[in-house]
Amino acid sequence: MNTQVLLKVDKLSRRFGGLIAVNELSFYVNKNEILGLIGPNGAGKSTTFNVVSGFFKPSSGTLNFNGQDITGFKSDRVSRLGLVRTFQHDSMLRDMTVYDNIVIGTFSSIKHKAERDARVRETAELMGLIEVLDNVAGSLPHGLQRLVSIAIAFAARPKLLCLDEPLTGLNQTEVVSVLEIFHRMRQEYGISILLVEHNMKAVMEICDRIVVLDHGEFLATGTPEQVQSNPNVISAYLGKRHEKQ
Ligand SMILES: Nc1ncnc2c1ncn2[C@@H]1O[C@H](COP(=O)(O)OP(=O)(O)OP(=O)(O)O)[C@@H](O)[C@H]1O
Repeated sequence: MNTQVLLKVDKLSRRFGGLIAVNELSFYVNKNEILGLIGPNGAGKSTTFNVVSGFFKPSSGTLNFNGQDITGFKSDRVSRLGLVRTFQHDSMLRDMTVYDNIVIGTFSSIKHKAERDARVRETAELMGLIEVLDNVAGSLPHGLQRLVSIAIAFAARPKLLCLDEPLTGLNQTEVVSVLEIFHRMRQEYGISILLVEHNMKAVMEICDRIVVLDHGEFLATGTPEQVQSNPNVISAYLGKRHEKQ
């Protein structure tokens, strides 16, 4: 396999009873790449995320991560290998401090307290959370709460960070600063990002490549420019393709 490929998804399918949520989907994420996974509502993005991160078993198909077959591995095993995800809804513990939330992300990889402390502070520094480390997470404004959820995942220093709609509810200024953080994660820590996001302007701005899903199936892939001008993608988003059927 090409050594530049970090995650390879091959003919992945996931059924729920009679419904095929993801059908024979193949795509890859390169090392140090930011890949967007987009598609209209119900296209199968979250299901793909859940299967890739080990929360759902695939019905068929294979997953290879960093040269290892991880098909059917559970989420804790997948995350220990360096594939860590966030959730659409904030996944932090609201009654605990920001510090105590971020340190959770270090448990699987760091044993010593001093090293954990250094990791939490470095993570908070990058994410602009250093001033609020002692605050109760649930008391923070929405934008900072989103950052805490991402910080927990990033504190594990994953090889691949899978972000499920991280920009939901953020204002334009917050979006700009979060995108800057994603850039720094990639540049300074060499991590790859798999991004599911409905904010198309942000996706087009930050992604190197994009994979488009529609009705559980692969529709298109390419650079943001290629995808934006692809007639099939335009039709899927505008619904024209389905009106004709
Ligand atoms: N646990 C489940 N049980 C049954 N059907 C499900 C389940 N999860 C998802 N589905 C169905 O699978 C299809 C794909 O859903 P999915 O949530 O993956 O799409 P999505 O692209 O993430 O949508 P959205 O952008 O609205 O979050 C939908 O028809 C959905 O109803």
